[in-house]
Amino acid sequence: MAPNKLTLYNAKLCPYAQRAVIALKEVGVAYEEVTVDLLNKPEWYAAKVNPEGKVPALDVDGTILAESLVIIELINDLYPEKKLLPSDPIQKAQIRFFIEYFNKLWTNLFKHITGQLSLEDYIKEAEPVWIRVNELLLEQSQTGPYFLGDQFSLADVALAPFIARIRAVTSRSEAGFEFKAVKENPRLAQFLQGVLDRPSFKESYIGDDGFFTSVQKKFNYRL
Ligand SMILES: N[C@@H](CCC(=O)N[C@@H](CS)C(=O)NCC(=O)O)C(=O)O
Repeated sequence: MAPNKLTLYNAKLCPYAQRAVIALKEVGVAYEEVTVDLLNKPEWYAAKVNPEGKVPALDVDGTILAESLVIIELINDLYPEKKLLPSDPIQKAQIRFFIEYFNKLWTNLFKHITGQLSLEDYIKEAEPVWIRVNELLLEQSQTGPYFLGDQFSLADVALAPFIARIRAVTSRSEAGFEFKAVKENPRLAQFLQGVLDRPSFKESYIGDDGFFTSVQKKFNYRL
């Protein structure tokens, strides 16, 4: 049964928390939002909400859940009519695998942001990963824009916040992503643009400038 009250603990700068916002917007449910200032985190947050001190957390009628991937699957399970996850077990597993695989592109970007990897090396290491991402997209559907084709799913929900931040760091011009693999593979390029054009993503993104300001403050990152 659908819950009476949902409260999301959110920080706009956090890509994991943005996953939860996108999923909530996609199912179209009303929810309350509590903003947690991660640069000056209040003590009550770990004590009362999430002992790990991380966002997102979702309070569902008094039960609090953490971890973005757990939360977005829960949102799908609470509102299954929106079909953010297909019913086919294989396709569900493929979505989970795609999200897991894509993580390489984010963990390395994080290394770059925290000064452990140059932008040049990041781009070099990312190229073969993008090639595999393109293969996984084509295996799933020859046409886009989304992972499943024209059906928006948790694969797109989970990756959109990270795709945006990768684009912010690696786009040097109007031409967009500085990856050869993206320029040469239309299905991949269409997927990346498709998730970034989705209204639920656009309405919840902090914006490139906001993202740069937050990583500058937190990690002293300079482009
Ligand atoms: N695995 C977690 C990661 C969440 C996470 O790392 N959140 C960060 C912000 S992006 C956080 O709250 N960090 C605690 C802090 O900055 O104090 C998830 O998927 O929800």
